[in-house]
Amino acid sequence: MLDLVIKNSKLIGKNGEYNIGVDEGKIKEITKENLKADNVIDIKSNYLLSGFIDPHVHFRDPGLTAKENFKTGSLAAAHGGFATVIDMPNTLPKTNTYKALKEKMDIASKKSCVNFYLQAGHNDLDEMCRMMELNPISFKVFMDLETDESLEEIFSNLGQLKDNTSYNGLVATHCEKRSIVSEKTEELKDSNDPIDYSYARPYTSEDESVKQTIELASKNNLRLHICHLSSKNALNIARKNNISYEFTPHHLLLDNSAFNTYGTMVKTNPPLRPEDKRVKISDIDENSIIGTDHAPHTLDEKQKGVFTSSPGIPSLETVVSLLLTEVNKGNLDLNLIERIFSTNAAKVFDLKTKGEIAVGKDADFTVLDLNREGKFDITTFQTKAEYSPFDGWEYKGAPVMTIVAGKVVFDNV
Ligand SMILES: NC(=O)N[C@@H](CC(=O)O)C(=O)O
Ligand SMILES: [Zn+2]
Ligand SMILES: [Zn+2]
Repeated sequence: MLDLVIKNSKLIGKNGEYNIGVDEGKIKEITKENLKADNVIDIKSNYLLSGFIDPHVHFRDPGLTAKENFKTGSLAAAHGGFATVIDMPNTLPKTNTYKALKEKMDIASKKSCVNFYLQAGHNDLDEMCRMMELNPISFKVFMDLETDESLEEIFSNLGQLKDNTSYNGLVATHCEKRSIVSEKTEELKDSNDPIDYSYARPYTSEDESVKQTIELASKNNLRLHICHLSSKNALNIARKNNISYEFTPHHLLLDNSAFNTYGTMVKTNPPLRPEDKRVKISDIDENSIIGTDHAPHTLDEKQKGVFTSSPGIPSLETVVSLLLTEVNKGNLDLNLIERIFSTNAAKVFDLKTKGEIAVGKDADFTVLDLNREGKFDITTFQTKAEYSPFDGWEYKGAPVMTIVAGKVVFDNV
């Protein structure tokens, strides 16, 4: 007897309704026939998609848990329709030692209600070899924190790591060129106008950093993935070089004039771009990946000055409804949704058992109700964050159930 059957499911790109048989956390059957199981979930003709994956979250655990932790962050992920998250290494301590990586794995194993993978920070070659015993899903480089010299050494070490261990060579990068950011920030440091933050870290710094990271990755035979791509020019460079990348919802839906409405609440790195320089919903194609860069801070940290407020926007609980609203407006093809939220990230991050509803794959699912209307209310969110530029926005379309390895972690069908 099957553990579970999910019945009356619409599948993207297929006609009619399907019943999905699940056993021991794996998909066993996909059929229009009736199935018997110990548990039956009727999703009432809503859409069943392969469990969404967010490759870019900051759950702040350990060390920064006033902002978020793995329990609140993973509940926010489940509530937002995500079955899997990939967490970033800029916690305290940095996740760039065997000890720190092991500690975070133990914390997440205890607290996370969704699947999690961890990106590692770079370190000297010996320490990175030790970390490989714990199999981080990739290494992360914050280009905005490095000099040209330190970047040469980091990428060379990663290249040697790939030659000498099982490391697959995947490196995710935050692309802003430190020298341009320092120079422009110096010029604007006395400004009290939040929009100047977008000129202190101009789109040219992202364009130059993307070019530089492509050269460094190619020279060291590494596979590059670009985080929170926000500049239109940089997108064209990435596409020309066949480099995978992520879009955040804030860069896709807001331009830097949002600073005039939301002030430092929309301060984030890279910053929101001028309207004519930014990526847009219409730039999403079959290779795009949505990575929210869910980066919560406390209200107090967000309400300091233009250059002293903390950069980062929490987006796990708004991104799916924001993009489904674009589908309902006719600005985004429904057939891209499973690819940009699940399939493409599974491919880039080598999650071979995820990203598709097929026999043998993990029983991770996201259920979407394309007609569910509502208005975002931050006071109902699971994240610790108490701010979002999207608070109060109306939406049409929402995640209504999240299933992880055959277990329901969020149900609002
Ligand atoms: N994106 C941000 O503005 N902030 C991120 C760091 C990062 O992703 O660069 C954070 O961890 O707060
Ligand atoms: Zn970043
Ligand atoms: Zn980030």
